[in-house]
Amino acid sequence: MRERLLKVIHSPWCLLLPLPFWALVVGFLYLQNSSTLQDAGYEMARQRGEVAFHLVQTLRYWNAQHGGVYAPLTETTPENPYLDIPEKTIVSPSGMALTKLNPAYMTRQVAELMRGSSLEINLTSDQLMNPNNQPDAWESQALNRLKNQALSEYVEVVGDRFRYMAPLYMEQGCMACHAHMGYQLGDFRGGLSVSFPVSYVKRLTNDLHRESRQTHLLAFLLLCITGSLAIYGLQRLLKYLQLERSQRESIIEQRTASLHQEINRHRESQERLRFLAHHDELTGVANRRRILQELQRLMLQQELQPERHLALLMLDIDHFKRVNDTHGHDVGDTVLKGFVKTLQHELRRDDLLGRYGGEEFLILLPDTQMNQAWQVAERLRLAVEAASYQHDELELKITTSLGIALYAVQDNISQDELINRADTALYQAKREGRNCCVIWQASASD
Ligand SMILES: Nc1nc2c(ncn2[C@@H]2O[C@H](COP(=O)(O)OP(=O)(O)OP(=O)(O)O)[C@@H](O)[C@H]2O)c(=O)[nH]1
Repeated sequence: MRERLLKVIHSPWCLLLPLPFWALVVGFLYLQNSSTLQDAGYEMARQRGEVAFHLVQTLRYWNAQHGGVYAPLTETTPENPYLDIPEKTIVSPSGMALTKLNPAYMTRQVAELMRGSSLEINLTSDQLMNPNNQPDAWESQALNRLKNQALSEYVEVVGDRFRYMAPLYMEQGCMACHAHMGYQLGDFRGGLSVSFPVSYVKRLTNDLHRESRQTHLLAFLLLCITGSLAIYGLQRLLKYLQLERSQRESIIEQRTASLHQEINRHRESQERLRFLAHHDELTGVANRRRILQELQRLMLQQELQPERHLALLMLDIDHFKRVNDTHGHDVGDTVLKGFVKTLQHELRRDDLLGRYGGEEFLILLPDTQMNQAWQVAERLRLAVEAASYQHDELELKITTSLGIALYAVQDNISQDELINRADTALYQAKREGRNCCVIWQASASD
């Protein structure tokens, strides 16, 4: 799992990871921002409608405050047929006919002037005096809502136009003309609607939208670059740490290996020491200490089991000094090792061969009687005589002499005495011309 994660982090594709991540985050923020901008545009449009409404309303109050205003009677400004008041039309001292414009007439004239421009207004009501002020479908619905739900305004986008309507209520100035319709002060009288193209709102927010797009795109690019750089830095750091780790591991491995070598060397030298404590270094057979220990053990064993027999052979190489003197000590060593191998080859598993000292060897033959011991000694002698030992180009032949002593409990002799008997027999064999076997006899020592 950890390896897979590291592989992913080190892949070059990992550098591109910030792209989808920041695309999602920045995209989400951009959409939110766009929605806020759209709301702001809508609010600006609403305020435009509200301002226009208040302007016309203020104009109407001004007119109402004056109880209507007079304007020259012309073709475009005829008498208001819906106005039933005295002095609706008067003549100035200079003879100019003047007709009265009440707030509604004035509003209608202003609306006419604004028709076709980017901002249109319309005065309408659910109880009309002037049928020309008939509300359209949207205005009817708006009037309904304003009246029934007592709304302060009603706003909606209808097709490609933004539409705004606010209510008009009966005020003191209106009563002169409308009291006869049954209205009282504060009653809902109608509404003034304002409309303009939606494109106006879009024009207002387009720049903001473009700026928002550019800002978000820039932020996206900067975040992607920063993110990729951060990942690149992380990759470098991880590589460095991995390198450090592998170097440390290889140092530990090296140290562990050398420690193992040291432990093995130590173990080998300990084994060697343990081996040398009981064996001869040159030939590998039991050393003097071990062979004497074993002889002691067998003699004790025999004391417990007197019916058993033990034979001891002492032997050495004939004229071995000559070998050393003629060919050198190394050749002498080779011959000694070969001599031991020849002997071992002829012995049983229970027999024990040991180096007693110099080129003298002892052989313990447990459970061996006189004639058997003789046979073994002869077999060994003949085997040595038949063998030859190679050292480089040199081939050497040797002979051996053997002394045989038998141990019987009833003799009541010590280990040293037993060894002496074998030594005496060996000495006798040397005297008899070497390359022969001699059994110790009481008379021989005399
Ligand atoms: N190369 C070698 N020679 C050894 C070793 N131990 C003893 N010797 C030699 O064995 C020789 C024994 O000589 P001697 O005691 O005179 O006996 P020998 O020459 O064998 O004559 P005999 O025993 O009378 O036949 C000496 O020259 C010792 O130096 C050894 O470990 N290696």
